[in-house]
Amino acid sequence: MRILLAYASLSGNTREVARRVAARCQATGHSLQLLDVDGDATAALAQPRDALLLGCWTDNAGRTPAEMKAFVATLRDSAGLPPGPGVAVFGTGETQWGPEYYCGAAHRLARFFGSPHPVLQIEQMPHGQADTHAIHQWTDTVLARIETAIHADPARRHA
Ligand SMILES: Cc1cc2nc3c(=O)[nH]c(=O)nc-3n(C[C@H](O)[C@H](O)[C@H](O)COP(=O)(O)O)c2cc1C
Repeated sequence: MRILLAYASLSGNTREVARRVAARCQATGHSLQLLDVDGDATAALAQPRDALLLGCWTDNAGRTPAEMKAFVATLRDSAGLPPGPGVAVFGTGETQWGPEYYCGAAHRLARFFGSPHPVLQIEQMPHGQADTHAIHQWTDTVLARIETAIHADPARRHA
């Protein structure tokens, strides 16, 4: 599949998860474009794609950071919002914010897009075998599910 992975990262945690997800996508034979939403998204959004992966840190009390909101608005105004089955979301956060707000932005984004896929949550910077396993398993799972959705309904391409 042709995948756009767009992420927002203030201090590098989500960037590291994004890089690991990107590496897994490429290792399993997919075409991957990695975009920091703080930059110019024009060229990336002009490319056709089958899947959109979104990675986001969480701002104050479960909020979506401004740079990710701006990217979503640009996406809506350029290509239009993709169908939910073509979108999967991951995030980093801190459990000390409590279960209601932990990785809240990732959950808000998943709800906004109507993504039916599981949300990957990583506590701060990924480390250790457990996080590596979780990242690989999430990536493999959501890509398989998105491919199934595309085959079931080819009109769902261009996430
Ligand atoms: C002002 C501020 C507010 C935060 N609020 C939350 C929050 O509500 N929920 C959460 O899970 N993490 C929260 N965090 C923690 C960050 O989301 C977390 O450290 C994340 O891994 C940062 O990712 P980044 O390094 O990609 O920027 C907050 C961090 C900051 C600086």
